Amino acid sequence: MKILLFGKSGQLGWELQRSLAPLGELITLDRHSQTHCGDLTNLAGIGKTVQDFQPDVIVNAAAYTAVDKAESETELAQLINALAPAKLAQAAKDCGAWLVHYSTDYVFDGSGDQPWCESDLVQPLSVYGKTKLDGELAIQQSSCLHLIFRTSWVYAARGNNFAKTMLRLAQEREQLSVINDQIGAPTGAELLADVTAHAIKMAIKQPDVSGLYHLVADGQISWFDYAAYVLDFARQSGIPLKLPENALQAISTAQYPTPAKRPLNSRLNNNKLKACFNLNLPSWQIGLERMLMEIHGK
Ligand SMILES: NC(=O)C1=CN([C@@H]2O[C@H](COP(=O)(O)OP(=O)(O)OC[C@H]3O[C@@H](n4cnc5c(N)ncnc54)[C@H](OP(=O)(O)O)[C@@H]3O)[C@@H](O)[C@H]2O)C=CC1
Ligand SMILES: Cc1cn([C@H]2C[C@H](O)[C@@H](COP(=O)(O)OP(=O)(O)O[C@H]3O[C@@H](C)C(=O)[C@@H](O)[C@H]3O)O2)c(=O)[nH]c1=O
Ligand SMILES: [Mg+2]
Repeated sequence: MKILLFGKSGQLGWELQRSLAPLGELITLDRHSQTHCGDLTNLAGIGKTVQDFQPDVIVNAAAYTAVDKAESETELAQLINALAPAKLAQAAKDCGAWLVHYSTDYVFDGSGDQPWCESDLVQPLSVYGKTKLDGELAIQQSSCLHLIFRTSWVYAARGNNFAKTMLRLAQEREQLSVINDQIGAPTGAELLADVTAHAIKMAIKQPDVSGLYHLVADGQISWFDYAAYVLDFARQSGIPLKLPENALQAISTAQYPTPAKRPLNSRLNNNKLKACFNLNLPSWQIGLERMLMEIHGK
């Protein structure tokens, strides 16, 4: 099997380099790759890359993920998150390849308190969410064989994420306020990459699994409780923090204005994925503790 990975240097791309390697011949690209185009703003270039390699599977881990910045860089976000996946889907269709792609909880409006299912109404609140939804739709409309995994709140030892931001801010500041009314599941890039490898192995033998799946760690938490968990773990690990104990302040979304609006209810229901791929999804604490131990050098 020949696998072509775009976005090899992001949180998820880095873990996919590890998890996809045993499946076959793996070619990995990022936007800086010299020999072949891995820059998603170059639609003709990525089309040619796929044509040249004739892969069995294309995995796209590249995306425009700066949620607030997307509000003012709409065209660039649309190009990377919607037009490029559309191009990859067309190229996949042309060579009979599978396209594996990732999307987000931010396609939902965050109403209610139940975990969202794949069939629920999508209604993004932000430019990022809208461009990611457009990417999903373009892939589905291309009718290429595809796996789209919607996930949430991704973290990894390598790269930037909320957990690492909280650690940094708590080392720099004596005050820190975090939103307590947005609820979701922190999901490790390791888990996403491992599930992706498992799903690809199954999909190539069973094309009827082609479709959209929610894929998050088990459980749910607010950003505030997530931050508290990360900082407690750091204190227990002997990491010196400037932020005094009990100084982390819970605030509401209304008290933390941002350019992009984010969903209050980011819970995703994993049942379809678990049933179709015969998988168990571990709780968010398991992967998070591994990541924290790794970055604290324990
Ligand atoms: N991070 C999160 O919390 C969540 C992510 N997702 C989705 O999961 C997937 C993986 O995200 P994650 O790994 O966390 O994100 P990262 O931001 O860590 O990685 C995205 C990668 O895409 C690259 N990229 C950006 N623009 C281009 C371009 N024009 N051409 C090629 N590569 C480009 C970035 O490169 P560079 O660093 O050079 O800009 C970066 O390496 C994405 O589809 C994302 O939308 C879904 C839910 C939550
Ligand atoms: C830094 C900071 C953030 N927050 C809030 C803002 C926001 O609601 C929440 C998380 O902040 P972030 O900047 O990490 O949020 P954000 O970048 O929007 O995270 C999202 O990224 C994209 C790519 C996704 O697809 C989503 O699943 C989600 O992970 O915490 C605070 O309350 N206090 C703070 O000091
Ligand atoms: Mg962010």
